[in-house]
Amino acid sequence: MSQTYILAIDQGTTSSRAIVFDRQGRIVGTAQQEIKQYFPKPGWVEHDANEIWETVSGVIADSLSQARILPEQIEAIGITNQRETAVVWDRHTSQPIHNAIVWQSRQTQDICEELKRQGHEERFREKTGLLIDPYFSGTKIKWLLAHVEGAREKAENGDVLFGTIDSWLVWKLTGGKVHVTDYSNASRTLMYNIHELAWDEELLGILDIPASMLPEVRSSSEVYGRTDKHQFFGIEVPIAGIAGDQQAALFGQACFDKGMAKNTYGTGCFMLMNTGDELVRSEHGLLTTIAWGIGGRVEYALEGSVFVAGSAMQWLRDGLRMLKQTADSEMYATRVSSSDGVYVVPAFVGMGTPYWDSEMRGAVFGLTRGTTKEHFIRATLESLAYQSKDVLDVMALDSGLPIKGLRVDGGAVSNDFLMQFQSDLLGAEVERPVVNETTALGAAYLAGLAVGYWADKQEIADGWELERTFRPMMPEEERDRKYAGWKKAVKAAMAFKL
Ligand SMILES: Nc1ncnc2c1ncn2[C@@H]1O[C@H](COP(=O)(O)OP(=O)(O)O)[C@@H](O)[C@H]1O
Ligand SMILES: O=P(O)(O)OC[C@H](O)CO
Repeated sequence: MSQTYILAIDQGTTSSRAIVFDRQGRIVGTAQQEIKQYFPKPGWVEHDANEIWETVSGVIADSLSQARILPEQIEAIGITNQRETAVVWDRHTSQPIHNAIVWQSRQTQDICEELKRQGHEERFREKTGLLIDPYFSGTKIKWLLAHVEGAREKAENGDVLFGTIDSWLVWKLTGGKVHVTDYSNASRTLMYNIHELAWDEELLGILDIPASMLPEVRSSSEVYGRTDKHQFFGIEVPIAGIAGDQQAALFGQACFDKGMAKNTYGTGCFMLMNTGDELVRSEHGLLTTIAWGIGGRVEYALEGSVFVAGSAMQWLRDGLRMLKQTADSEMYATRVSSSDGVYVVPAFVGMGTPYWDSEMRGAVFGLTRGTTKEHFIRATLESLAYQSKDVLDVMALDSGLPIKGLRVDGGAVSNDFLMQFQSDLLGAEVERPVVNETTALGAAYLAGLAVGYWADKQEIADGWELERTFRPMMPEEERDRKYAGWKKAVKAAMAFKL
């Protein structure tokens, strides 16, 4: 029999990707298409769900032809997705009733303020592990039902369905037969009780969302259905894995033991720590979320978010025109031996964990007549590591678990200077894997486990391949002095409000 593969679909905020993996977890084919961003009003972000489906369809075909394999050689499909983004569609026509409302969108700010005024914050936090914030899906659905003509009535009659992007893609791939999501995605909706593992009637009541719209919540690794012949090259392939992208990356990094953590350095940074069976409540602004559910067992994670990370490099490139390409940041940073006391606080949209201050803005401290472009770039790069240390420190505090080193992925981890500085700052090892596409790999693993392509998590953990370990080299005293400077800079930036 010819060799078989697993296809991972990674539907992200800026693009749709499909990647074909072999049994060694190596990439044999890949394709990517950008998706259009709609900004109907300041702070609003929307996507066209039909375009999302078309790009996904397109990259599936392209990835197979790039891999030079036949659709019959795909044993199973795994899906991973930008989380929280909400789609509502007509169950009879499969047409979305409106653009998808993206996780970044602030259009439900007023709804959130009202819910807080009514004193619901603690109830939501206790049951869902989340904060009342426009980030999560629940208030986005409420907004759609209120603003799209006829939507509320259709919802009451059971004619429309809600889904995060994973649900929407499964619905399309199965030709409108299967309406499901997995634990990890459900745990980002603000409607799912992460203790009882059920949609929460009380919260649905508060949000006024009919339960009939909601997908069935299934495990992250099982066969949910098969592709419809008309949607997938005339054949029926099992769709066998689903996870939100940050949880999928945790899985792809084989962070299977309590205390293991990964940090993804993309546009922002998302750090997740596996807390096993334990549902840890944060006292320092972390979210409690479901990592995955497999074989009847759900595992939890603590999550911290940094809003501006790699995008600070894009700012140096596009805004300040200090760089031709973001990768040049490393060359400039290593031309000087330190940032010479300069601190850049890239709070362009406020700051997330652990500060949660949406009104603060960016700031630069410590400039002298001797400050050069090299110092400035180095200080901006260092801000990614400082922010990540802020998150990791509160994770250690909240979880009570010792940090067993940090596994890293995402676009900016190719920057060796940044990785070394991160390790210096944490006083811990930073591990970079061979395969950087850990999100897609995680989805592939989840699907592959369900169909027996991989035997178990142990096989996956054994297959995790280290590319390079960065070990702390900076004297402790120097590290503490630098980090104390960062804390002062953040404090001063917070104090400055016009
Ligand atoms: N060598 C580098 N040094 C620093 N930042 C980098 C480097 N290469 C890419 N980046 C940053 O990484 C980000 C892209 O990473 P990626 O994981 O593709 O992000 P996303 O999935 O959020 O789109 C960009 O913001 C870019 O500025
Ligand atoms: O699409 P990404 O990679 O920016 O990830 C988005 C996150 O899932 C949002 O919570």
